[in-house]
Amino acid sequence: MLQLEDLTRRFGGRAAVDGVTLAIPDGQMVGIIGRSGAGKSTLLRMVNRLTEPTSGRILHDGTDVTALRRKALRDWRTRCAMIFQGFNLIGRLDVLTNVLVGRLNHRPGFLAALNSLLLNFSPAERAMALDALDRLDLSEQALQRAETLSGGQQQRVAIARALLQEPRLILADEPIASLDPRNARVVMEALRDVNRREGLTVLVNLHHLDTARRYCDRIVAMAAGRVVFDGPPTALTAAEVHAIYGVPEEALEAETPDARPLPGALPA
Ligand SMILES: Nc1ncnc2c1ncn2[C@@H]1O[C@H](COP(=O)(O)OP(=O)(O)OP(=O)(O)O)[C@@H](O)[C@H]1O
Repeated sequence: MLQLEDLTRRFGGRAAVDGVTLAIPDGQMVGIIGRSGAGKSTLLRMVNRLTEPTSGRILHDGTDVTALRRKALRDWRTRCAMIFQGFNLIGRLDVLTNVLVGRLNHRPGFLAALNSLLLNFSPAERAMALDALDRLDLSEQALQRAETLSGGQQQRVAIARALLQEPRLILADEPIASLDPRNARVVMEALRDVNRREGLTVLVNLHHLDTARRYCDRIVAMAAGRVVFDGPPTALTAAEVHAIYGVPEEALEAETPDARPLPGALPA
């Protein structure tokens, strides 16, 4: 269970996140929505302490994450893998090596640096990486340079790399913002699959309301740093959407990932 207690982050005089309290059970897929500047990224980045809270607490299974230092903090960051909008792969390296980079978090700093220079991974680690690529339907691309893949494939490589960290949580900060609808859909399905099969908690920031509705168990909406809605997708009524975004849903950009079946996909 991940608990955020009265979590606040100020930048100068302004609160980017303002007194957020949430309890997230293991294995839940939570979509965080809201207008630009609502505080979604800041909230996510506080969970793995990329951004330090100004006040409040983060607890995971009773451990005070906000108090962790040095090795304990590095271990926590390994346990909550982050996925970014821009994939953050090393374009000139092949896909398999990019995935193996996820293992480096499991080593002490010096060994990680040395091993990354030598790209030195054990057969067991390579098998783990190939397995992750296979699960994300990327086996055929394993030896291709990462920069030659489509955006959707690159984001799936980033998910495979995250899995190599053996995380408990996945924090995905607008993972589909730079993808076309079809690739967005493939990536959201991959995240959902990881959530279901591994029982990993997934917190995902999304601009697209329909995507949050379709893939998430729970939707948390933020406005001006505060939680203004927290519930299942079915409870997100037109009136709620209007209150969150300040405009009716019809006025929001058309943004839904393509609902058509993928080529070769079996009918539902
Ligand atoms: N490092 C920073 N320094 C100063 N202000 C910041 C910093 N990071 C975020 N902010 C401010 O905090 C507020 C919340 O930003 P945040 O990026 O968390 O929102 P968001 O909901 O993720 O927005 P978007 O959907 O556009 O990414 C904004 O007003 C932003 O300008």
